[in-house]
Amino acid sequence: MNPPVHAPADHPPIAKPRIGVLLMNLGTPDGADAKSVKRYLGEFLSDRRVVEIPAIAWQPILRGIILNTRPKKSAHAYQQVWREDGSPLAAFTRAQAARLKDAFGPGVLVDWAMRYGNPAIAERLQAMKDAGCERILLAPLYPQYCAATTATANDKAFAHLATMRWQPAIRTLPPYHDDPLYIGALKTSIAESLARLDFEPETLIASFHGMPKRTLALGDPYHCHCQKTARLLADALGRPVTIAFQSRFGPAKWLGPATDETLVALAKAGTRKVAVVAPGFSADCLETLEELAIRGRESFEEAGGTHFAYLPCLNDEDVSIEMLRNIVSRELEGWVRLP
Ligand SMILES: C=CC1=C(C)c2cc3[nH]c(cc4nc(cc5[nH]c(cc1n2)c(C)c5CCC(=O)O)C(CCC(=O)O)=C4C)c(C)c3C=C
Ligand SMILES: [Fe+2]
Ligand SMILES: [Fe+2]
Repeated sequence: MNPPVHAPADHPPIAKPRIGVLLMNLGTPDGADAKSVKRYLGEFLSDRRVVEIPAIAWQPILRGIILNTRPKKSAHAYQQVWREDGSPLAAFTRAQAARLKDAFGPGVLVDWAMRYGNPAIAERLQAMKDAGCERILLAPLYPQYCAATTATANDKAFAHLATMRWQPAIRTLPPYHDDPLYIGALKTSIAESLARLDFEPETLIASFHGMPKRTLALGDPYHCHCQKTARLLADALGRPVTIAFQSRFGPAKWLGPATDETLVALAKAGTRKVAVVAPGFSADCLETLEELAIRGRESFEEAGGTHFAYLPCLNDEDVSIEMLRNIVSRELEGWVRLP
């Protein structure tokens, strides 16, 4: 970091110009204890993009009821999937950034951040700017656009940019729900996972995170993006894919059919062998490893199913890193001559 030539003595130091790529995911608690989960849920569920109820009505319910009951239950769930290196979602996102570190040449910094919790978007964005990044690609790692995920991650970054005197130029990664690179990566990953099973599933379920149903009528394209991903995936795999939506939250009507109800209905109707994949999650997390792989299996087997397989997300597998490298490279076009 040097002051420019011919600069006055009090000229602030200027870093060598660079480009930044900030991978952003949802966020996760710092620990699997009720206190950490409470802090995380307090931030997450106070986001007006996530719970679209006026704060005056919602905050008393959140602070008075939900944050006094849910953290203990959720902490128990987190403890089932917690790893030595922490939360699975953070571990996989960190690994994705580490594996992409040298993918775009020496002038491009790759980092990661979380919308809720740590590492915070503002902190990592500031670190990128301090390191000289004058152009930054914000990359929310959600294949399907949703206001509650994609938009709020970008909002958080823009809120920090609003505090900067010298703002970097910004691009945002568009949703990639129908990108042949994404569908191809899913196809390869799922085909490999299926080939490793010792049974042939009668049904393959693609389980996406749910959303309140009213968001569809309000113009959120999330539902359509999920439907298109499932259709393209079925075409690519050459087999039917049953779509379902998981992780219902609160009393409102959510997008359906619900994954848990679908598993039970299938078993009751005579299906014995299923595989479940979660294409909307770019990394395994609580919602896949606990809700699908543990509780989903229990529901299916209790209802009479005999064989259940949860197929992992793309995570930091080679096929995933190659997909991310290609998708990000395309967005960096004109900013960088790629190696
Ligand atoms: C992949 C897309 C996601 C959408 C869309 C989404 C919407 C959404 N989620 C909640 C409430 C909760 N989600 C929770 C966990 C969670 N959600 C996603 C992703 C999406 N959420 C991920 C990746 C995770 C896992 C985080 C982790 O640490 O592993 C939770 C917390 C866990 C719990 O207590 O059950 C809640 C709560 C709402 C209300 C919503 C849309 C309106
Ligand atoms: Fe969620
Ligand atoms: Fe739709």
